[in-house]
Amino acid sequence: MSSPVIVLVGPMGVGKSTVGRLLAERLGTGYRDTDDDIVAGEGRSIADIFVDEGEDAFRAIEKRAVRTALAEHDGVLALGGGAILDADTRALLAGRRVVYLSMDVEEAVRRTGLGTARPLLAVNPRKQWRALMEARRHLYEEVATAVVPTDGRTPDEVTEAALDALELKEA
Ligand SMILES: Nc1ncnc2c1ncn2[C@@H]1O[C@H](COP(=O)(O)OP(=O)(O)OP(=O)(O)O)[C@@H](O)[C@H]1O
Ligand SMILES: O=C(O)C1=C[C@@H](O)[C@@H](O)[C@H](O)C1
Ligand SMILES: [Mg+2]
Repeated sequence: MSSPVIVLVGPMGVGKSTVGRLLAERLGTGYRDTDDDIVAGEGRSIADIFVDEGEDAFRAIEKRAVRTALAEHDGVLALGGGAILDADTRALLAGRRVVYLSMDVEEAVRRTGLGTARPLLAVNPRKQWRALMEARRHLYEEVATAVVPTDGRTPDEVTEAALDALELKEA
């Protein structure tokens, strides 16, 4: 059974995909993203799953996708922004190298914009983002081995900071 070398968690748009790919390159390994697994497995977008079946159904699909990816993937794995809401998922993360990429609300609005691809931020993104973080910040911190702030840092700088925080050597 495999285990990811790094698991990335954090809110929508914080840079999990961007930094995840850079980390994978630096470590000479693969990158995987549970949101992409869900879209591929379901054959429709995450926004469509939310609209068609609602958030609870999406969370059930996500929980299975995370469990599978944690068991199969040995590279860098990024989880969807809300995956840590599930207590079983948080328990599965115990003892693994988990990096929480963080940012403040203004950076979040800059990075996610006002697009509809992120259903949870579709209406009043600034207020929604604050509310999501109130509910989730402690959960991200609970599962994290290292917290890496991304505000004012380039993706390369974030990557470097994550490798330093985990004391990981490159391939
Ligand atoms: N350190 C950074 N500084 C500035 N912009 C960044 C940084 N990291 C990522 N970005 C930009 O922010 C946006 C979101 O990044 P990315 O898609 O990697 O985030 P994410 O956490 O994977 O988001 P999600 O999975 O919710 O779509 C992209 O436009 C990306 O180019
Ligand atoms: O923060 C969240 O709840 C989400 C984040 C995205 O990665 C997707 O998993 C989905 O849009 C829900
Ligand atoms: Mg992503």
